[in-house]
Amino acid sequence: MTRDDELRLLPVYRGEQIREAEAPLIEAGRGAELMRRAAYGLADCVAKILQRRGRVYGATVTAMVGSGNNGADALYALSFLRRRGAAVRAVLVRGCAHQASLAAFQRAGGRVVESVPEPTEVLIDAVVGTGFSGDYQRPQTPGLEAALSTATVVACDLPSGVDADTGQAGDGVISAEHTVTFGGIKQGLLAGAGSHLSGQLHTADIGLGPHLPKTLVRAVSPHPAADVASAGRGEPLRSPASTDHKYSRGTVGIHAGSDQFPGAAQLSVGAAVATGVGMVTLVAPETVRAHVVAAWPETLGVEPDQQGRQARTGATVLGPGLGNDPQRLNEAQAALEQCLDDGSPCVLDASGLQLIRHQLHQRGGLGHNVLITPHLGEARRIAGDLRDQVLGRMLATDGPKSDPVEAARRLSGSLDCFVLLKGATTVIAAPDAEVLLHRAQTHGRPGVPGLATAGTGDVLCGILGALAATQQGSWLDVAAHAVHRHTQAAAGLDPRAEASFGASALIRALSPSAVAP
Ligand SMILES: NC(=O)C1=CN([C@@H]2O[C@H](COP(=O)(O)OP(=O)(O)OC[C@H]3O[C@@H](n4cnc5c(N)ncnc54)[C@H](O)[C@@H]3O)[C@@H](O)[C@H]2O)[C@@H](O)CC1
Ligand SMILES: Nc1ncnc2c1ncn2[C@@H]1O[C@H](COP(=O)(O)OP(=O)(O)O)[C@@H](O)[C@H]1O
Repeated sequence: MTRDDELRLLPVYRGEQIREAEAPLIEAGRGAELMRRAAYGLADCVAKILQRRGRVYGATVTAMVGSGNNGADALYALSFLRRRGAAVRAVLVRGCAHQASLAAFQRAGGRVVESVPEPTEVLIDAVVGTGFSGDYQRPQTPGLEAALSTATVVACDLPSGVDADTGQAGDGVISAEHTVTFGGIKQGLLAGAGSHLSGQLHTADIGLGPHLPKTLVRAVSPHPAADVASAGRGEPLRSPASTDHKYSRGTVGIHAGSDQFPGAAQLSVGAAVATGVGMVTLVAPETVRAHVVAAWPETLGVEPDQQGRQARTGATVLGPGLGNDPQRLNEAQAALEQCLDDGSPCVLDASGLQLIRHQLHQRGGLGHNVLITPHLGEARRIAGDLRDQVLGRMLATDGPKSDPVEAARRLSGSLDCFVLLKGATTVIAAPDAEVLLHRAQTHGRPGVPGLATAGTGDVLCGILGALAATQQGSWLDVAAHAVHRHTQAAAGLDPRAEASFGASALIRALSPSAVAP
């Protein structure tokens, strides 16, 4: 991925939207065809896994099969695999199964078993798909736990027990290494717990395309060969022109750092410099500026009480490491007022999020030039300021109403600004209800755990500021590029996901030529 590359945007659906798209086809008597295509997609993925592990012929594939269509998909998939020589077994978790698929499975030579055989090379989880409701209990099948430590787990449509919309999941859900999802990516595979449990995602085209609704939720994918025909392209990043000078290229002003947290300023400024921008101005007290300018001499330092006399910067970042010093917060408040008046892009992060309360009081909201970047804990505090208990419940990590996608959207609507809700999946929400989901992943697998370290949010702020200063697009595009670049830098530093780096190393990874402090 070069820095000029576009991001692929893949449509993401709620379970109900997929079901509604299927309905006319089922009514037209094409249900079996849908199921056959789904089963073929699942079998194809399993066969490729078996080939990587050794060979398909003679390998044992066992499916945990429920009583609905999800189980039926797996039984048909096993029938395909049987024809390629695999030994296929099915555990009927509910004691019964979709009749036609069970008959096909048995005709093909598959065996119904009471325990998971040893060895099972691939275990297919097909107990329940989009028809899931209520609580999920992991089947107590003999041999299952042993198989989980050796077999590759492939979820059929979605890991059984994951809510297709919110990604909520109970303790019993089996974590998949791969999920083959049918018709379109379900939101629950990228949100909440579902994002960790779904593993590598594969989409099987079952012919729903023309029937799928236009969706406001899309996933940011770095893969040019995204296996979804309906993948769209994000706005590409603009490279500087040969005629640009530092002001036309874009300038960013960063209000960051305090005696308590000088490092946050260093990280944000370093990240902006490494991302590439015409000029970075740091507004901070002398003690902070001295450290930062020593590390990044290209930075212009400005004393906070002189900020009004400086030329306005194109974009402004307010918050990293400001702490609770009332004077610093007042200075940031003045800078925010100016951005709200002139409409220039502004990022509110960390302590800067405390400024929201005042603006709500003054103006009833922020504005579409503002992006707020809370993590879950900060978002809960904002929900408290808004006295919005429904939002508070959506932001609970594992409560029954937990729903990060809707939460970001609701917050964006309430504050009338863009929201970037940070986490392993970052949710970027626009006031018009559009949402982009960015799941942090390494080689297609969920997880860039090294980002869970202090200061990585400050680095993200610097990237956001630099991109906002140099790019023309809406916050949705700019934020998606920034989050992607942040995650790519981390995944590149830590390809084995061992979480063995600190936030300042991310700056080096953003731009190999940047001289890190
Ligand atoms: N509708 C269609 O034509 C298609 C559906 N497809 C598959 O069908 C699935 C949906 O099928 P269904 O609507 O039959 O539903 P599922 O097969 O997902 O689930 C329904 C079954 O799960 C049980 N169940 C529900 N909640 C449960 C819980 N909490 N614990 C344990 N069991 C529970 C129900 O009793 C019912 O037997 C999709 O996920 C997909 O795999 C695909 O075959 C493509 C075509
Ligand atoms: N487990 C994780 N996997 C992927 N990304 C993560 C994970 N934990 C945190 N992050 C990312 O790291 C950054 C942390 O930001 P933040 O919590 O504001 O850190 P700080 O305030 O210490 O700089 C965010 O971009 C977030 O999305």
